[in-house]
Amino acid sequence: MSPALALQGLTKSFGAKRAVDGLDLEVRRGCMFGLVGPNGAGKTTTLSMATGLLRPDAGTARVLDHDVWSDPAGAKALMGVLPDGVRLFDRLSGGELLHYVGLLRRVPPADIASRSGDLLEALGLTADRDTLVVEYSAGMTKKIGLACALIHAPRLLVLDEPFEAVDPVSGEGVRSILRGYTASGGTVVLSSHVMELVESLCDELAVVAQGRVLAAGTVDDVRAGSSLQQRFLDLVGFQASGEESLAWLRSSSASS
Ligand SMILES: Nc1ncnc2c1ncn2[C@@H]1O[C@H](COP(=O)(O)OP(=O)(O)OP(=O)(O)O)[C@@H](O)[C@H]1O
Repeated sequence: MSPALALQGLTKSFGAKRAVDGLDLEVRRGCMFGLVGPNGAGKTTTLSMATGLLRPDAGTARVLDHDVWSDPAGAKALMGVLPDGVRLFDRLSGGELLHYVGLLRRVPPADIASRSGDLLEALGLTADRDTLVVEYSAGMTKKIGLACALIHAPRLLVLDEPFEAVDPVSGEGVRSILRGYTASGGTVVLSSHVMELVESLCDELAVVAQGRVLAAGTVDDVRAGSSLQQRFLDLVGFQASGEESLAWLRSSSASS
């Protein structure tokens, strides 16, 4: 059975900066997969190339055996995407936006109505369905973006930082939606900086730095007996700054 997502040799440079450097990754169907890495590691660039938002310089991305770049319509029909810094039609209300995205995704109108109700309820947005998206908080915007990614019942969900700005109660709602989704055969690829979240939610993960995969596998394989946080720091090479660093910031060294 073909994987839900297969990336091979993905490469992207911005000028002299190689953001993604021959990256290979395979995500099996039904998996909750975490992509972690330090700031600037290439996560967003990778996910953008994997979902047809950014053309790679080299390499391929396949979604359930559809090539994202030679068969974009076939691949995109199977995917729900929550991009980083998503720009939504924010002069629509949350309910209108979901309806609009549902129509774009060719969901029958009766299904759009029932699915919208379910999604708004599950994400705690029912009371705000008639509020314009421009008036939503950052967390509410993230949640309506997630609802838009789900409305057509995709087989693969690609989520860039889905928990960023989402409060703990809503976060639990999002986890429960994602767990139910993978339990029924859907596949989730999500990026996050929060190791505890990836450790508790994901089945497998990849640690990326400087556009390359440093480690990949099940959570247990990657953490190798340590905590994921510690393993991540070991892999990306964290070094505590010395005594003299930022000395001027310490109040004890201030003259008044
Ligand atoms: N449009 C762009 N133009 C120029 N450089 C870019 C562009 N997009 C990304 N980069 C560079 O590519 C590298 C990878 O960026 P990317 O946004 O993919 O990292 P990331 O892992 O998602 O980071 P973060 O965790 O901070 O969101 C960075 O060095 C970034 O400065």
